[in-house]
Amino acid sequence: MATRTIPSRSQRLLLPLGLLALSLALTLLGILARPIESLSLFWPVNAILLGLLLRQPRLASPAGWLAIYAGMVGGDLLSASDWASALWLNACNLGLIVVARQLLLPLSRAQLRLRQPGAILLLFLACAAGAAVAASMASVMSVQFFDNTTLTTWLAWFSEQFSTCVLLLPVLLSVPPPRHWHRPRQLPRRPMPLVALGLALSAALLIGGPGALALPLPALLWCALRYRLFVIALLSLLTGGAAIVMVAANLAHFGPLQSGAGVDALMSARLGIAMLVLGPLLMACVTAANQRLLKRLEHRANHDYLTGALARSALTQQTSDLLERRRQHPEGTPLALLMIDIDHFKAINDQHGHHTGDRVLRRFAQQLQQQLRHGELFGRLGGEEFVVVLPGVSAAEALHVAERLRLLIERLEFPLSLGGSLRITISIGIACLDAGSEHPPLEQVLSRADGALYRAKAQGRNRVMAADTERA
Ligand SMILES: Nc1nc2c(ncn2[C@@H]2O[C@H](COP(=O)(O)OP(=O)(O)OP(=O)(O)O)[C@@H](O)[C@H]2O)c(=O)[nH]1
Repeated sequence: MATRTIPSRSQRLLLPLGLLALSLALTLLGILARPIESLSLFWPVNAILLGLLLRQPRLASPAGWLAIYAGMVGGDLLSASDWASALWLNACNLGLIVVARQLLLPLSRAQLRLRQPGAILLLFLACAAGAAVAASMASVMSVQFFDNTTLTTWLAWFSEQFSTCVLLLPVLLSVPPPRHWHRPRQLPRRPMPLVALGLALSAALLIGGPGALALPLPALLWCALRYRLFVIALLSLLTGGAAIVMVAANLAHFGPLQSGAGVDALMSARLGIAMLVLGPLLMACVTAANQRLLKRLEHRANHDYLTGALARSALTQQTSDLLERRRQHPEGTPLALLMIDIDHFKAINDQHGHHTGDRVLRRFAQQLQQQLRHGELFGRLGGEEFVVVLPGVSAAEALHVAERLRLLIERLEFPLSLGGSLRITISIGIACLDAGSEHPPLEQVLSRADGALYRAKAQGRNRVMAADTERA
């Protein structure tokens, strides 16, 4: 049964306090990015809090909402806003978060982590809807607070809120959990798309004009083919942010910003940038989905569906590869192959049914697999016959390992669905290749192990036989 963590008393107090501090700090950050007498260049508080509430739904308690609103209003008041505008304009900000969150809430966890391409489109729609609501609320009071026409206010709010959400949210939703942060990523190993992106941004700066906004697109698409979604989201944010700053600071000759037409240029650039990043994000998402699918297919093709052990073809291939590597090694390392067969397995099927037989096979394989080290192979040849390949293991060590496996299985209880349990035994035939010894083909190694297994069965089962020495 799924368990729900109930927050402790101190958590119930600390979480809203944390939200209050965060929304206050982010509001002040947005205010710092506000050119005099103008709408802020970036207003990240809405997108960041939206992302946080989507990733941590338990934060969206009544106290949490209140804390967010109080933090926003507090931040605005600290910047010398009056009470009326602070209360109303932050209600607009809250409107965006509420609407976009409501629209995204029905998505599954995988969709919210942007693991399905359709989720990117839904994210864009939710951001657009949230930004439209915030813009509509703000434009109602446009004359009082902005000294602008309703339409100008609406467009300014919508373009800023939509572009900021579209640039920031994918980063927040796709950021890997902290336990994965230590892993080295592909980025440094394949730097060319990143270099291309840097060059494209420089070219955009040099060439200038509205068309320059689209210059980074091919490089971003290339990045999307090579890097993970989170990296693409981050690169899109940086590219989009850089483009917005270029337009706002008129670094790329987009025209004067102070005039009405200038303001329109920034709005238009924001909308264009928001649409521009949709392609790379979608492509990264589709590429990741395809890679996951390929991995699943590969796993299905290479593993036995019932036991999860390597399928016969994959086992043969991987063991042949090990033998080939051994052949190329000047000193030649030892290698042991254990052929394992469950004793009287037919009787289990006959007495307890095929279903119980399947469960026994599954648990047996699970137990065996847990005993193996990295680089050792475990595969199912067919029926109740399995193979373990131990590279670098000598004949004496292989006998020891086989005996340990035999004892483990002999002592194991297999519970029956109708109560009670059963026990099984196994017979093992071993073929060993000593260090620097001959290099027989796989068929010959298998045949030696099979011969030893046959003798183990003939001598009463539940025993280990080695092909070369015939030891038991
Ligand atoms: N439940 C189940 N049974 C299987 C599966 N594959 C093969 N078997 C059964 O495994 C049994 C193997 O029987 P035998 O080859 O006679 O071997 P055994 O009864 O283990 O006897 P020994 O090997 O001589 O000890 C057959 O009854 C097969 O039907 C499977 O995937 N699931």
